[in-house]
Amino acid sequence: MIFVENVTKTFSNGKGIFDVSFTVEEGDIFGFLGPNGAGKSTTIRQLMGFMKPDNGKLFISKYDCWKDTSTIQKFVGYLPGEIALIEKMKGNDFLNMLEEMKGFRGTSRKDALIDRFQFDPSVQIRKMSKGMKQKVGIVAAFMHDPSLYILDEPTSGLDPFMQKEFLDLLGEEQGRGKTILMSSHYFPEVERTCNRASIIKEGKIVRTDSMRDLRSLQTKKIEVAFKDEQEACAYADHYPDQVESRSGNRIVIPIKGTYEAFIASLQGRSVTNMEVETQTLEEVFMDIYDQNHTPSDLKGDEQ
Ligand SMILES: Nc1ncnc2c1ncn2[C@@H]1O[C@H](COP(=O)(O)OP(=O)(O)OP(=O)(O)O)[C@@H](O)[C@H]1O
Repeated sequence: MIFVENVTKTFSNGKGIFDVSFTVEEGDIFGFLGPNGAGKSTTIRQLMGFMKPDNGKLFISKYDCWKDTSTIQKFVGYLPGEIALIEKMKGNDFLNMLEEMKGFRGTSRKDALIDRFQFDPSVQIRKMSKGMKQKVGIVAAFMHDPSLYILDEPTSGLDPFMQKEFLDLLGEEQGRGKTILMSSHYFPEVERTCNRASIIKEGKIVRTDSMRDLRSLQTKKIEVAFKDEQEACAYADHYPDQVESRSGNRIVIPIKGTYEAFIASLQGRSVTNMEVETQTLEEVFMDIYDQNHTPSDLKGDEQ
């Protein structure tokens, strides 16, 4: 449904995105994950036709994102990263104006969304908090029941309760066959919500995979307790490259992929207990980043 092919956009300061390619299939919730300044919004703005790529192509269905901008802007539910609302308008006047502009009337869905996100749309936008403005933006993106959503950091500014409500809504929309591209710099959100993701770093795609495949990159640390210390030492001496550490009768072995060799190595040994600790997906992503330079820009990155 979304095709981004070898797209480069270089700003005068040398920043931008470089040879970015990925595809979002119909029915995906696709995560576009990267730290601040990675190039998420630059890519999304080109998808919405606000910016022309220097090189490469962006298509949504059969529409060219640069040439068919007005068609795309009509049917896509778009939530910008920095919402520009008309400050002197009231929330509901602003939403009504968008309805007029887009040529639709969807009052019941709009009202249900306002109810769900619990805000007073009669307040002047100027007097709204950041979170309230974000809610107006969410209603604006969702009220016309589009088949495709492009959402730039959609949970930013929402409290944890509203973030959950929003992520639940995304799940429901996917259940209704909708396609969603959402950018985020917050790993657990993508892990919980998306079925595929691209990781972008310094303007370049580091990896695109299904969440299932990303999960298969998880290292499991298995702590094995042997009958006694002597048995643990014998094992550690026999498999020095596999054993990460030993303490008394316990050893720790990191495993990625299948367990066959590990299980075979325990044959004939007296094991009294085993515990498995699985890397979080966030740690998997950090490993991927590590393989593509030091993630200095990610350290201390919090939502
Ligand atoms: N109009 C512009 N002129 C010059 N540089 C720009 C412009 N827009 C973006 N950049 C730079 O391009 C890089 C990518 O920015 P972008 O806004 O796409 O990142 P992002 O991943 O969306 O980050 P964030 O999570 O902070 O929103 C950054 O280094 C940014 O400073």
